[in-house]
Amino acid sequence: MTPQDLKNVMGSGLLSFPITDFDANGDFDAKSYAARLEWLAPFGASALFAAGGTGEYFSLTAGEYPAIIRTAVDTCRGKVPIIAGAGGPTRFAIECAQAAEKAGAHGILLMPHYMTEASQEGLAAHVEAVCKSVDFGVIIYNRGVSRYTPETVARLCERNPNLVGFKDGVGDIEGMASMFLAMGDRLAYLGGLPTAEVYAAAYKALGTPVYSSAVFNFIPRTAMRFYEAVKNDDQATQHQLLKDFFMPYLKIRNRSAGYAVSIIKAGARIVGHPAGPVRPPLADLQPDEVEMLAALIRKVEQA
Ligand SMILES: O=C([O-])C(=O)C[C@H](O)[C@@H](O)C(=O)[O-]
Repeated sequence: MTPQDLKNVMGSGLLSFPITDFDANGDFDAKSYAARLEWLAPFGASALFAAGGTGEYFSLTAGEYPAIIRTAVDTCRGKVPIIAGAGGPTRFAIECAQAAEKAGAHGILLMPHYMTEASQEGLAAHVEAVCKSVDFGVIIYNRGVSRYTPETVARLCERNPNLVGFKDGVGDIEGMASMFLAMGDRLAYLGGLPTAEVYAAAYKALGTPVYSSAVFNFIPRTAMRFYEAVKNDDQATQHQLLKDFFMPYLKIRNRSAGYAVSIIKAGARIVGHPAGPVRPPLADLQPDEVEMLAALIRKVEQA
């Protein structure tokens, strides 16, 4: 897939980030992961991000990463494109990006580097080194310590034709509007804040209607229904689902830092597609929180 094809895919519909399956010992479980992707692939996401944020990229080892991407590519071949997460230190991000390209992924999402603050020059050097290390398309992820100004992104785009996408996980309306108005259709844009549905209508109004859904992992039909409602400006359906599901869901998610990912694994377990525990530093939901989530899922799935 060319970088331009990746950009077109990114602009064409709902995207999602599958969770990564671990067994009882906490090791990657390829069989369970493949079964998950087989289950999710037909629901209509336009691409799936393997080993992304919700896929606990930040907790994976260099040794297990290639197998995760290979499993995703092999399982989804001919069904749905796979974009691989990559990130952390520049050299590690390059190793992952090249392993993903070798495994047949269709592009990468370049997630934040590790820990330290960085200048715009430093960020640009990091992104450029990764872009130049591969031929396929690169999407940068605006989040945490990796926050890009439109000037930095414009410079990067001039020098790196394979930089084709910008995913936002910050939620700064001024920043997103500035980026979109400066870069226009040079990039594809993805709303990717934790629980992106809550921001979807506002991002659409800005001119960036595509987002990624983490809840797609356990309520894929409802996630697609919400996406269609956003696409068609069907506010009644959006508001109903926000009231019935997403707002009470946020109350559970907000009980602990890191629950944006843990709650997705809990949801998958509830609907009969368990992926094992989250890895530290994340923590799994408490039993009463799982009960609350199960009640919410019942409500929305019966509708
Ligand atoms: O890696 C990530 O940031 C994500 O997993 C993005 C999520 O899909 C986010 O958009 C969400 O929680 O809906």
